[in-house]
Amino acid sequence: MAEQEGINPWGSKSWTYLSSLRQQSPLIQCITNLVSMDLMANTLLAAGASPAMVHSVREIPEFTPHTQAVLINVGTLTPDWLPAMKAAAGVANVYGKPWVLDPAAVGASSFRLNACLELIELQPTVIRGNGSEIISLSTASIGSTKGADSLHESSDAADAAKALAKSSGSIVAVSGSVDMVTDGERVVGACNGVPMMQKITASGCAVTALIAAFVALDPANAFEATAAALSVFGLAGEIGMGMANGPASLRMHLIDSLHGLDEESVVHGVNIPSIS
Ligand SMILES: Nc1ncnc2c1ncn2[C@@H]1O[C@H](COP(=O)(O)OP(=O)(O)O)[C@@H](O)[C@H]1O
Ligand SMILES: Cc1ncsc1CCOP(=O)(O)O
Ligand SMILES: [Mg+2]
Repeated sequence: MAEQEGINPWGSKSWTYLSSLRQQSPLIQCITNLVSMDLMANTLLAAGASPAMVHSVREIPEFTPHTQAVLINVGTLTPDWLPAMKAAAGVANVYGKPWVLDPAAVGASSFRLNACLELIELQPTVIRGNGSEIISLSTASIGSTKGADSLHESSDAADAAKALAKSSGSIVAVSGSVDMVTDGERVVGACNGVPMMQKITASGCAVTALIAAFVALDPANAFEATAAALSVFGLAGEIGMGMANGPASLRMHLIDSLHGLDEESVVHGVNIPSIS
């Protein structure tokens, strides 16, 4: 990817991902919680991808091979859903497709924690959670919980994220005021977004699906694709916030803004400071 002198390379990189997404429209299989399905599917469509909420274990052997990436989110996990999640991750691995794990509310119970640890054995390409979720996973303990919301800032989870990336081999992303992405060695912080995005339920789930879509385009560079997806989503939130009166209208304007993002806004709006 060409880098112009004086211009933050993340801006043009992010635009390349977004414009490729619009051209290629990858099929993203989402096995996700009942709260997030609508926002997740609309986020993927607005960005240019093609979502499919296909979660029956009976359909996975036929359907998953056609997808370009799989998203697995345990937000409303029950014992009947886990076999489908494991089957989809397994098929993705066999067919060399990336898959992304969202450990939503992993600290809620030992059932959910153990399910996530079993899924991590199946080598997700990326794991994206909030600070509390990444700390729970990294320490394999449930501790105190606020369900799907975070008790921690993303910076509180910096060491946990690095340790989890090293132990799992996955790229780990922690969302918050700064979205942190690490492969265990490299770390970048994506600074786009507005605090009110936390007041839209499933905004975290939606950005994890967008990560799956970006990674589908460039599985060999999942670190870069993850940071770009987080920034692009945050930028859509910033632009949407300019038209919003509260969380409900932000939800609508964020989706509209994601759909309408142009090269100028992305190249100049993506805020991922280079770390020297
Ligand atoms: N304080 C904040 N300032 C700006 N953006 C934020 C802030 N907190 C969360 N976000 C953004 O909101 C989205 C959801 O993140 P988060 O609320 O951490 O996830 P979750 O819903 O899984 O807890 C992400 O795109 C993140 O960057
Ligand atoms: C409220 C809730 N409860 C279980 S899953 C879920 C949605 C959480 O979505 P997010 O973590 O993206 O805010
Ligand atoms: Mg949330």
